[in-house]
Order: sequence, then structure tokens, then C-alpha cells
Amino acid sequence: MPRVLISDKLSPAAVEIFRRRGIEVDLKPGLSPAELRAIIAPYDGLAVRSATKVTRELIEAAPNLKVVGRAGIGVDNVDVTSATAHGVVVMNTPYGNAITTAEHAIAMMFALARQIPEASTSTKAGRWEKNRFMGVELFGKTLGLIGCGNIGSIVADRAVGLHMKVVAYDPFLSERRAVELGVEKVALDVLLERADFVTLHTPLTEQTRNILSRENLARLKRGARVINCARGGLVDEAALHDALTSGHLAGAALDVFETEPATESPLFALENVVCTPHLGAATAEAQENVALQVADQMADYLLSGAVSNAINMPSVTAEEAPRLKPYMALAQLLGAMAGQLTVARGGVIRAIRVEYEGHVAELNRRPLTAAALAGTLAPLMGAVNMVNAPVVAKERGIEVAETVHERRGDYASLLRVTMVTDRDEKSVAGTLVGEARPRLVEIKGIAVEADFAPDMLYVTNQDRPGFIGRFGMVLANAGINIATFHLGRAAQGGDAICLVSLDGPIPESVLAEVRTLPLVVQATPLRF
Ligand SMILES: NC(=O)c1ccc[n+]([C@@H]2O[C@H](COP(=O)([O-])OP(=O)(O)OC[C@H]3O[C@@H](n4cnc5c(N)ncnc54)[C@H](O)[C@@H]3O)[C@@H](O)[C@H]2O)c1
Ligand SMILES: O=C(O)[C@H](O)COP(=O)(O)O
Repeated sequence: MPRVLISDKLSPAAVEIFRRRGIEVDLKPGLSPAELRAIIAPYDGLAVRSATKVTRELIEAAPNLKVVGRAGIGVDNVDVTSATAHGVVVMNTPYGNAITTAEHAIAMMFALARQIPEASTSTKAGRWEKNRFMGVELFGKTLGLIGCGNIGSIVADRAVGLHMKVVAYDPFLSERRAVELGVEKVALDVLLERADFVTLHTPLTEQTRNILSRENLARLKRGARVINCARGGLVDEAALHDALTSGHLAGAALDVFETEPATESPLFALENVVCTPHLGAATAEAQENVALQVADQMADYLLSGAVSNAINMPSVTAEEAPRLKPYMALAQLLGAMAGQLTVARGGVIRAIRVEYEGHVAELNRRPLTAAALAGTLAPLMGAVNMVNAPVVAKERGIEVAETVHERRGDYASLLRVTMVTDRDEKSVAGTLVGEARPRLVEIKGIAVEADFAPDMLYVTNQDRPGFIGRFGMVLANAGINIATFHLGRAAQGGDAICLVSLDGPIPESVLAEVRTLPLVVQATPLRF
């Protein structure tokens, strides 16, 4: 039974889902990084919000970990590169808290425009300062959106409803989408010049870090107001403080901070600053949404291999997963065979080709190619799986090509994996028997029919009488039982292949003897 650890405060709905789906779940929010590292080893899944930092050290301490589920949007607290390198899928819930966060940004805009928090504090303190709090109307004002994705679009919709003019800076926003949303797509400089209010809705990346830098804050209109409900680090906090105290900016509303938890900041002393403690996603509805969604997604992956909303892996729907699973196993086995033959021959890998023919060509091929890659690379590089194989191949400069053949051959479905090195090419092909059992049907273009077995021996020889008898005798003399025996040849008297499955690994001394037999070209033990 898979085990999941929830290390942040998630709605109890998540625990219920995991248990109902047969997953053992432990709820331990608030652990220190060292405490978390000490207990993570047995878990298959880790569910987090933004408080847990899923670092390289944590991932390295988690040999069983298969999936990290972020109950929320931002994954900047997860070291996705390390997770990928260790074959761990990282998934988030990209829509579950979008409305709630957009509403928080709008609430912050109202709070700023009418100084509601400060006015409330003053009124509760018994001071009736009716003349102190003079606000501004939102009607007719210009809202500048930096980032117009899921949350930015909802903010735009609400702002248009308030009769604001909305301008948006987002390099990935199409003109068509901008028109649909009723926003004007502009360059960042134009936004900074025109906006009365600026609201940020981008992830924190190398490109967006400090997007409201000292220079960009200075470009804002005098009297403009800034709202950040996205991520600390998007705004230069020291420069913001200076712009507010100098009177250049009229106010700022911050839900997120460079350092969190933010328990002290010079900004807290300013009257025209409204702060909340990263509450953007904090509504009952949003927390229920993200908890249910992350638990279902993680359970799907752990139980059936279905992948949704993964940051580092192609999607596999729950409907596809059962159909893909046997083909993934076939792709992985073919890859493992091609990889082992390549290791035996040596050489620098240049390319890996995966060919699809028949029904399999109509399936979702990305996970199949990833499985084939994982199979090929694992014998050469160790801990490679479907998650990290494409990255590993890219890092090593290995070209990956996928080919779909229209032609129909002897098999309803055929998968072929070829490894190209600076020396030669090695290809193996297979199919599924009864839609479930992987079967090898071709090695180096030579037809051969064999099931995969944990221990096999692959021999190439000259197609002349005498090989089979001597080969059988060597194994028999060593007390090695041949479980299955398969032969193939390119042409009469030409290159021939022999693939046998054994009841265990072949001892080195016996292998050496096989290699010295007349007619034998090479002998390679295979493990699956
Ligand atoms: N305060 C909170 O509690 C809270 C809650 C949810 C999300 N968030 C934050 O909000 C962010 C946005 O969420 P979303 O769901 O809208 O994400 P999204 O991916 O749908 O949208 C992000 C948008 O930013 C744009 N973008 C990327 N780089 C940019 C750049 N250099 N300049 C301008 N635009 C750029 C993208 O094109 C995209 O349209 C998340 O990444 C997360 O960090 C915060
Ligand atoms: O990216 C997000 O989804 C938000 O920042 C929410 O973070 P939280 O789950 O810690 O509230």
C-alpha cells in the first residue's frame, strides 16, 4: 500500500480521499527541515502547500519518493530540477485557488483605495477620524496587470466589471485573448506610465524576479498604488519602502514577501501599506478544492500511473493509463535490451529513435517514448526513470526522435527502439500478445519471437552447423538449465542470433567459455 506524508496544513478532505483510495496517510504539519528529512524515507508521496521547502537534501533523503503534490499553484518551494533528476513527479493544482486569489487582489485594491484597515483600527480605537481618510474611486481608473494567466484574467474580469480600464503586460498573452478579456496588451514601460494601480500575477522566475525594480517603481505615475498577491521577490521591497516614504507612491498592498514568514519589515511601519500573511489562497472553498484535487492526482499516479498537472512529466489521463501501462512496460523492456546491447558494444550514444506502427501509434506517445528512453539509459546511467529520462538525454546531447509509420506490418502494434552510437546502430522491436504481454519480435532487423525473462543470454554466431550442440553442452556441463531457446538469422549461412532465457544469472566463467566456442561472434548476458 503506498504511503503519503502531508507536511503542511491541508484541508482534512485530502486525508479522507487518500484513505478512501487505499493509501496510508500521515499528517505532520510544522516539522523542521531536519525533522522532515529524518522521517521521509518510507514515503511514496509528499503533499505540501508553500511552507514545506522541498529541497535537494529532502529529496535525497527520500529514496521511495515518487510524487510531490503541491496543493496550490506556485511550485517555487519545490526544487523541481532535483525532483526530476531523482525521477520524482511534481504536480500542482493550477486552478483550485485562482478565483480566491484573484478576489484577494481585488479586496487589497479596495483596501488601498479606501484605507479600510487603517480606518478600521482608528475607529475601533474610539477616534472618529472622518476627515483623515479620504479615498479614491476605482471607477475609470487604469489597472495595470503584470501577468495575465489564470489569476490575472480573473482579476481583469472583475476590474472590467468595476468599470476600470485594464492594461496588461504578459509576453505570452495573445492579442485575441486580450480582446476576449477586454484588456489592452501593452509593453511594460507603457503599463508603468499609465497605471493608477499595478497588480502582479506572474510566477517568480529569473525573468520576473524584481520586475518592479527601483527603476521600474520610479517609472510609475506619482500617486500610483502597487498590489502583490503573487510572490515576494517580484517587488524590490527596499525600493518600495523608499517610493512610499518619499510620496512617489500612494500605497502598497502585500500578501507575499521576500522572506516568509515575514515577522518584521520596515514596510510594516508605514500607514499606506496594507499587509496580509500570504492569505491569497486562504478560503474554505479554495482549500477544499486544492486538497481534493491534489489527493486525487497523487492517488491516481501512485495507484494507476495516471499523470495530471505535472510540471515535469507529460500527462496521462486516468482513461489512458490502463491502456498505456502494458505498452510502457514493452517500451521500457525494449529500451533496456537496446541499452544493454549498446553497453556491451561500447561507443558514444548519439541518438535514440522510437518507432511506432499500428494501433500503438494512435496512443499518447510521449509517455511511451519517455519509458523507452528510461529503459535505454538505465543500463548506462543507473537511476533513470520516465520522469528524468528526457532531461538526462538532453543533458548528454543525445538526440531523441519519434517516428510514426503509416504502414501496417505483421503485427497489430509494433514498437521499435534503436540506439545510434558513433560505432553502429542497435535496434530491437516488440509487440503485445493479448494486449498485455510484452514480446520481442526482432533484433537488429532479424525476426525472433521471445518473451522477456529476468535472466537471458544473447549470442550472435555464424549460421553454420555445430553451434547449437556445443552451446547446449557448455550450459549443461555447468548445470545451467535453458528455460526457453529462440533462434533467428538474417539469411542462410549469414549472421544468426540466439536468445535463451535462464533460471538465473550466467556465471562469468561459463560466459567466457561460451565466448570461446567456434562460430560464436559475441555473447551478452541480459537482465530485465
Ligand atoms: N498569494 C497567494 O496565496 C497565491 C495564490 C495562488 C497563486 N499565487 C501566485 O500567483 C502566480 C500566478 O498564478 P496563475 O495561476 O495566474 O499562473 P499562470 O501560470 O496561469 O499565469 C502566470 C502568467 O504570468 C505570465 N508571465 C510569465 N513570465 C512573465 C514575465 N516575465 N512578464 C510578464 N508576465 C509573465 C505568464 O505568461 C502567465 O500568463 C503563481 O505563480 C503563484 O506564485 C499566489
Ligand atoms: O501558489 C499558491 O497556490 C499560493 O501561494 C498559496 O500558497 P499556500 O498554499 O501556502 O496558501
